[in-house]
Amino acid sequence: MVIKFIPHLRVLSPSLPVTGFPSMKPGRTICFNGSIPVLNRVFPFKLKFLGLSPYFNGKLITRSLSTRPSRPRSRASSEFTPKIRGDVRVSKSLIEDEAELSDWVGELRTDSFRGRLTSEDEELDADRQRNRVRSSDRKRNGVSVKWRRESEFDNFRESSKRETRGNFGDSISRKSRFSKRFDSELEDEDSDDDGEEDDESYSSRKSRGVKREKTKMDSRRGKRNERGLGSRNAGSGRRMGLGRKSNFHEEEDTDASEEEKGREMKGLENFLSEEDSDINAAAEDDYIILRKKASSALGLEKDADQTVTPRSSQGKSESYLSETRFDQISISPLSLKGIKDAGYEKMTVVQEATLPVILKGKDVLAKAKTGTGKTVAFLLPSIEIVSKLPPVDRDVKRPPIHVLVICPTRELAIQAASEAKKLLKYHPSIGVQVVIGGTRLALEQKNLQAKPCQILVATPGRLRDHLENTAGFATKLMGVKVLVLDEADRLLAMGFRKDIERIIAAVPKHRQTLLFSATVPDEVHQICHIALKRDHEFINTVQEGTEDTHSLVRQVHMVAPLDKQFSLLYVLLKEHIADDVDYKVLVFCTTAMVTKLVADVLREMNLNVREIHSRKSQSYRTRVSDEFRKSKGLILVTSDVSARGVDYPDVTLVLQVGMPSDREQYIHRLGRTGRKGKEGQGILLLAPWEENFLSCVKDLPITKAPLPSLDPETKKKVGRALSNVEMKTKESAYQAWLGYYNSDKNIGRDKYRLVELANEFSRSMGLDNPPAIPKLVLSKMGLRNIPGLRVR
Ligand SMILES: Nc1ncnc2c1ncn2[C@@H]1O[C@H](COP(=O)(O)OP(=O)(O)OP(=O)(O)O)[C@@H](O)[C@H]1O
Repeated sequence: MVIKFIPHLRVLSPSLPVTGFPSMKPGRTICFNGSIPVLNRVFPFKLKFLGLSPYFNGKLITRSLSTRPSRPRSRASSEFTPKIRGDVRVSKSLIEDEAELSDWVGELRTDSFRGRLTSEDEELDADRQRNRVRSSDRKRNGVSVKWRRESEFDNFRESSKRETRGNFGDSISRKSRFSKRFDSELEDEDSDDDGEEDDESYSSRKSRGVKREKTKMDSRRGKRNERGLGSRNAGSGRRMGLGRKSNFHEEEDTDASEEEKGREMKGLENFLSEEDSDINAAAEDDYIILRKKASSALGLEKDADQTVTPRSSQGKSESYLSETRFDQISISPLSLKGIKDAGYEKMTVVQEATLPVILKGKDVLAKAKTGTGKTVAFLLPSIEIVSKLPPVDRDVKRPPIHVLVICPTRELAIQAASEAKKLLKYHPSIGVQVVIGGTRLALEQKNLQAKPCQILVATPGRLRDHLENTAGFATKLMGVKVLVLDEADRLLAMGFRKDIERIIAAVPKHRQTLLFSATVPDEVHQICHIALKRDHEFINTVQEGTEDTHSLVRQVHMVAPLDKQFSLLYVLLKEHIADDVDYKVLVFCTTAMVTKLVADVLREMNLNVREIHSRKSQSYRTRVSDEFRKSKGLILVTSDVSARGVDYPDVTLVLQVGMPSDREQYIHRLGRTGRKGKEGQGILLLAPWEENFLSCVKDLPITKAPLPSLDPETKKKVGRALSNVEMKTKESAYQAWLGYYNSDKNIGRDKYRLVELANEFSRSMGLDNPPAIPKLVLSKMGLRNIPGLRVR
């Protein structure tokens, strides 16, 4: 039996008294539209968005982009190839585009080391320490939740009020006192709790944990089973992301074409060596309630007998905003100005919950629904921490990087750096830079050398590349005080694990680590010790008993054979477009090459389509991503490079074609709509043999929708479009499709059946004979000599 050491866990109180500021509820307009048959059948309640703040000016962007042919990724272009520098391995056109990107990235920095004003957080911190009431105040409710009545947050805000009245000058000595205490607090932490810890020390720690926690865990397990949580997860281990040794998708953005190529080849081997993870269910029950105000902020209300009822279930929407304004808390005036300029007034629930804990120096694992402001939640305190560090001497040859943010995709890294830039507007001495794959390493090296970079946002592969190839980079990383893993569950999954372990080994042991995601499967609790200290806090803002998805996002699934799916996709899109003139749709496909195929087909059918996936150059991806962000009336066909974190405002529909790789990916893809408390729609289109996937998401409110009828004209139109798509695209899509489903535990198990299904897919593309596949590829996939395959 594997017994996991239990960290401090926290959950926002669903039932403590609601006091304080009047809630700021967004205005809400409900608009029924009965004119469109299919979508209204699918989404009978056509709620329009809650109006919070307009994101864009409503202009229909008609600029067409040049879609350059996708660049084949060669071994030589791999960013994992340490000896070959980026400037050698990119094409001329790409270099030009990269210069554009580099200009943009260059704009992210600030230019001088001047000016430094801080708040007096060290006193505030001491106040919080003194006032903190610990386990004496805890009690349990009916679902095994430990309560902390004394609100840490109340103290924090009380102190903040004093702070904001205080004098922000004379801060240098306070700053250094703060940093000293900050450092020593970190030193006090259990020293073996870091990424360099080996298995042996982890085992011994686990056994210590057993002694301390065993009795509790046994009783928790009982309670957990009683309330139906014993199943651990709605889906099998296969579906839980972390259980997979590797995902066999081209588009998982590891910043390494080498690795991508490897995954294309290795689906089967990886599947065979998949870990069978044993999940310790007990940990989840060790909740500690953080503070009272969250109950209000989370949209919770108490009835007379103290039972908590979510407002959403009372017919109202849940709010992602808390009751607390940024100007009520202790952050530096410079950050406050940046926040104001960014248009943020109230903190979101996750920001309110995590900020005081992070500023106290604790490691944090935070879970909050998609689109609820997690980026600011980790950036703002990180900036505060940097702003309080003593200024670095201009003569220092390799100025330290203080905050390192890791994101799983390039788009997400660019977005996080852009958010940081907004918050840093009035911090002229703090620079942020981004290092991501697909751009010139040499250019990044030059920027790192020449411009301030206290905050670095990176994708894992490129960061490793810098560690191996950029002179002095390792020294700069030794200055890291805060390490952030955004989309932590993804980064800790097998596809990224080696890179992350290498990165953790390269930053100081005595640092603060922040893990954020909208999904925290049980396996993350099991393995987060590689990054987090043992006494880290788990802050969960998803209230007990509610789904990980937003209640205002209507979710349906449809089941249709492959030969109907192109037509169905077209009809569903047409219906949506007719229904909503401001449509903005994301169509998720299983692999990069299938994404290209679907985009080509829809384009041939005169829909306004863009595509984004790992086979496109980074400059193209950045351009398309920016265009989609600003546009209405556009469909973005995408692989999973857009699944996580990307903040496209006002997406009206997320359509997933084919089953996602796991439950988490479904939630993150769906989370591109319904952001910031708005309404959205999600359709999952499955083939009959993919229906098993639904068992992984059975706790989510996904209803089955009837299929819209397909007229012969549509079928003809689709047939014509398919015949216009290049043969090469179909061949690549077929091979990628085969690889994707081969890596699926259920479908890939029966190779004969797999090939039959692949050939059904081939026929759905209008091909009489399946495309031939190179022998080597087939043998890597474990598919040699399977009848129905054509070899070349
Ligand atoms: N306090 C705030 N008030 C209003 N808007 C905010 C606030 N904080 C962040 N936002 C905005 O909310 C949107 C969503 O934020 P963000 O992308 O950080 O969400 P997220 O929780 O990280 O989502 P995901 O799980 O998809 O990564 C962004 O447009 C961001 O600018």
